[in-house]
Amino acid sequence: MKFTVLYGTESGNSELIAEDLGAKLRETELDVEVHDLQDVDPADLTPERFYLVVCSTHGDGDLPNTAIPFAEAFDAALPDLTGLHYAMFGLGDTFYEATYSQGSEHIDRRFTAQGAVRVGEYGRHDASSWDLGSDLALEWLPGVLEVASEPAAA
Ligand SMILES: Cc1cc2nc3c(=O)[nH]c(=O)nc-3n(C[C@H](O)[C@H](O)[C@H](O)COP(=O)(O)O)c2cc1C
Repeated sequence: MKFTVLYGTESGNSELIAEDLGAKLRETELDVEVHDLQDVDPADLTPERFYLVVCSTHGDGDLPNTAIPFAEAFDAALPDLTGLHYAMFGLGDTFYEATYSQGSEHIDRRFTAQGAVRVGEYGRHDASSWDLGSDLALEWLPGVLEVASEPAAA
């Protein structure tokens, strides 16, 4: 399987987590890419790859800076994502009670609306917790890989 880890960030936490996920995947997988969402053309998304999306929340439940150009390009292109499978890991802070971790959900809604299928648990990291984001993401990864390798998601 080919993997792409995508991240949307404002202060770098999602990037660190994405790089750690990429490094873990490279221990067993040959084709692993890690990209900032701002460098990704939505038209290039392909069902041939499995995507892991790591995205934080900023403003008032909004997308972080680097995910905004991607979302705008996505809305303009509305790519057909039929057959594409992905997993989602959202970052937020329960201090922002009403908008907790909603940034990633803006990407999630767009992917599912275009026919992509999310697999595995929806991962989340709360900046108000004592947990390290990468620890949680690396605990979350095996469950995702298990579902991703099932024939329906392959
Ligand atoms: C100005 C600001 C606004 C934020 N707004 C929200 C929010 O509305 N909801 C939320 O769950 N987290 C919010 N957060 C928390 C971030 O999502 C959290 O700190 C995350 O780890 C940042 O990840 P990043 O470095 O990848 O951007 C906000 C953080 C900042 C600094």
